[in-house]
Amino acid sequence: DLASERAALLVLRSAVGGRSLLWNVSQSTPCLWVGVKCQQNRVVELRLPGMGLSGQLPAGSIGNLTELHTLSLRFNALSGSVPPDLASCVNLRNLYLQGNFFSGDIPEFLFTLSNLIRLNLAGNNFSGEISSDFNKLTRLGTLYLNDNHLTGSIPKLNLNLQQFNVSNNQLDGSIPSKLSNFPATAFQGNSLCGGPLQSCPHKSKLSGGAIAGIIIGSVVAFVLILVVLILLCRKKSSKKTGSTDVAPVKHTETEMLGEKSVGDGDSTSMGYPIRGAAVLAAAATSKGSGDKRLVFFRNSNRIFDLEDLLRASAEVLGKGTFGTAYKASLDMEVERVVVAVKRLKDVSVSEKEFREKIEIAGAMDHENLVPLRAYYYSKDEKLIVYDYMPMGSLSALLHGNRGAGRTPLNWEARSGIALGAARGIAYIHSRGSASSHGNIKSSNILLTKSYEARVSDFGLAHLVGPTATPNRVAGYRAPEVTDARKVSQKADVYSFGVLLLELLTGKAPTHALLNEEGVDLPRWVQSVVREEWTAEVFDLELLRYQNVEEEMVQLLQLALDCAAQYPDKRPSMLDVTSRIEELCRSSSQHEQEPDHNIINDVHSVDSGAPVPSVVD
Ligand SMILES: Nc1ncnc2c1ncn2[C@@H]1O[C@H](COP(=O)(O)OP(=O)(O)OP(=O)(O)O)[C@@H](O)[C@H]1O
Repeated sequence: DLASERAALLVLRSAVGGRSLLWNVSQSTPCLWVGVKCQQNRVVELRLPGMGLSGQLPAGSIGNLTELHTLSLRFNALSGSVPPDLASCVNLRNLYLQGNFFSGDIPEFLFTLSNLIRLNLAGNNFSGEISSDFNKLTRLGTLYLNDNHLTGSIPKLNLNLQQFNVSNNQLDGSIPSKLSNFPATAFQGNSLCGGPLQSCPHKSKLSGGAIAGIIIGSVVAFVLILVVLILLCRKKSSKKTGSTDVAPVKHTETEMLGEKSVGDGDSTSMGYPIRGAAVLAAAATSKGSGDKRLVFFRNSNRIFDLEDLLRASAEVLGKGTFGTAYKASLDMEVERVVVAVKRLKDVSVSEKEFREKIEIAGAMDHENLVPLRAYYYSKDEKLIVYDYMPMGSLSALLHGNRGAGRTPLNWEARSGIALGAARGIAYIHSRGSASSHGNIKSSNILLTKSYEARVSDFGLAHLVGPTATPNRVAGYRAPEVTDARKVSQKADVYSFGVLLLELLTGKAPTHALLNEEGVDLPRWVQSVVREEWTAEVFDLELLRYQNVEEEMVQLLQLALDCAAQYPDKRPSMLDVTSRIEELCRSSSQHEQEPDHNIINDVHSVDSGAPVPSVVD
């Protein structure tokens, strides 16, 4: 009953929180104490994050709170082992113990808590192996074991995990296939292989005879394939005159775009296949198009031309939905010019339509858009030249280098990026009711040296065929969009809402959360907010900023409004921009005091009132 639960809480307080838990013990009910939540006169939640609790959890305290469904003791200085009488809390659904000094094996009794949905043991001193008994927790969706001293291999887990992280332990062996959809960051800092990391070395158990058989078989097959290829090539070259076909671009780290190879797709230079040169050389010699020069937009000066691009050294930046992007460095007479060149694939519109549409995109001019400089069109090649953005994309900033050495992205930077991106998209929408971006996502929000956001890739969705829609845009795509070309302003608003959620939670919508049941970021946030205190969804880096809690919740609300299922329910980008402007104004009025001692800060966010209204 409540009286014995009150007594149990007092045992806890005197053991680990004598000075920091300022509970009014003259009150007969514990339900009014900070961090304690009751339902039907029983304690169901105990949340004491960052309360400066230290020492060992005593037996006979939390174990007596048998109706408990959420226990959060994160970011304290608790040590020793987790007391086994916690096994009595059979209703426990959420257990957050991260950021303490708990040690020993991962406690066995945890595997009897069959209602657990979220378990976070990260940032402790747990050692020993990860037990396959985790499979007994059939409801588990979140499992964080990162930043401990765990050893051995990762067992096969047949769970429907939406969040998983074991980075920075001492694990080895291969990543089980069921977990291989999680990003590399979930595993780094171990000696693991397979899945998103480099593949594991093969161990051969074949006999010498079998190996010899395989080698002979392979050689015969290789010779046969070679003969067929030679025959095919002969046939093809006899049909073609002045071929303009281009070999697909391979991801060499550095490629020469040009030099002596113009018009010679097969030559090599510096030991690399000159694939960039092949691309552009083919472009330069191809028939069927009028102008063979780069077409520059508006007031962009013609400071370089196609030949200069051919000569430039180039680096592959990445492969996207619409093609491959390169960084090209051109040594011009006056200065060194660095540009990003996108080689488009799957262009589905006619030359006339392409030129019309790219001119519309090129005419857009706003401080929050990546300037489009020039384009090149031929039958076989379509290139677009942008300003190169040295700080890379928001996606890389948020999800790259999550380990040591990472610069945390504070609230000021995140809200500023949100505002810049919103302004850029609002500008695109202001160009007419049919004007939309069509591919809003964090890798298309690029950053200047001062972390100002610039939207990239606008207008490209209208040029390509429906095939150019890999799954990775799915996390951002509005539910009503079935054909990637039929984009709309309201669909952009949805994608922008997902982008805001990504900024606030630090989670990539395209990876960990998407499981077979299609749990996407908006739905995940809604479910957490509905059940939990809102603070649980925010990126830990943001929780350092206690004095902007109000604004963070407002931005979360706005993000969920944007990601509404029905387009009519979503605000316009103009509304979105003014709401972000408003909350940036109010947060800049608070003095930003990023206290690097998380322990002192987190609790004031987490111990605020629950905010279920966020999803209403
Ligand atoms: N102008 C640029 N300056 C610097 N980096 C860029 C520039 N344009 C693109 N990139 C980076 O190059 C990589 C590939 O970009 P690309 O736009 O081709 O693909 P994507 O953004 O991953 O997907 P999508 O094609 O759907 O937009 C991304 O990491 C992107 O951030």
